[in-house]
Amino acid sequence: MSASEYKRQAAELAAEMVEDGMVVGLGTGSTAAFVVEALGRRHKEGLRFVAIPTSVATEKQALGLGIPLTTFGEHARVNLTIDGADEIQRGTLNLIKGLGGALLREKIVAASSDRLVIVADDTKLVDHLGMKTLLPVEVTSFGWEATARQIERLGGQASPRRNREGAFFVSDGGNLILDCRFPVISDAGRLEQDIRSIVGVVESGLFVGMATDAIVAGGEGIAHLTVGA
Ligand SMILES: O=C[C@H](O)[C@H](O)[C@H](O)COP(=O)(O)O
Repeated sequence: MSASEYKRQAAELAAEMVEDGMVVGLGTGSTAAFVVEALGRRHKEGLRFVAIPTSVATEKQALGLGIPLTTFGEHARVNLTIDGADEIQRGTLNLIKGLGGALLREKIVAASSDRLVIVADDTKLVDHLGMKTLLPVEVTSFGWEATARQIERLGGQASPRRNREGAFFVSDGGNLILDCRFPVISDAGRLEQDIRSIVGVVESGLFVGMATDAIVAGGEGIAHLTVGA
C-alpha cells in the first residue's frame, strides 16, 4: 500500500472517534483532508457535531461537504482535534508540524482541545525531532531577516519559504514561514521556549506535550499510540 493509503486508513479510524454533540477541531494537510472527507460522510449519515477548521483550505473542504462550522466565540473548548504531523516522536508524541503552512491556527486549536489525536503514516515516526524534516517557524514579515538571525543564534539555519513562483509563502495569518534546519533536537521543550521568546516570532511548529494520541498506519498495521507507550 502507498503512504497515501496508510494516511487514509489512519484518518478513517480517527474519524470514528467523533461522537454526537462534539466540537471537533479539523486539521490541515493531506492526512487531515481524509479525516474531513470521512466526517462529511458521517455528517450525511446523521452524526451531529460542529467543527473549527485550522486553515482556509480545510474550511473550504468542510463547507463543501456540509459540515457545520463554529468558532471560539461560540465554544471555549474543543472536545477532539484530529490533525496530521510532519514528525511524531516515539514515546512523547511531541511533534513537528507546519510543512503545510498552517501551524499557527493548528496550535491555537490544539491548545484549546481536550484531546489532540494525530493521524499519520508510519514514515512520520522518529526517535528525535529534527531527524527527517525542517522546523517551520511563523514570523512577522517586518524584520524577518533580524528574526532569522536571532533563530540562527540558537543553532538553526533559517530560510524563508517560497511558493512555486518564487515569491514568499504567506500564511493564512498573513505572516511568513522560516524553515529552520536544526541539528537533531534533544530538548524540544527548551527549544520551543527559546524560539518563542524571540521578538518577531509568532509561533513555532514544535508541538510539545500537546498530542494525547497518535494513530499511525503502515506495513505492520495500524497502531493507536498514547503518551508514554
Ligand atoms: O501545516 C500543515 C500541517 O502541520 C500538517 O498537519 C502537516 O504538515 C502534515 O501534513 P500531511 O498530512 O500532508 O503529511
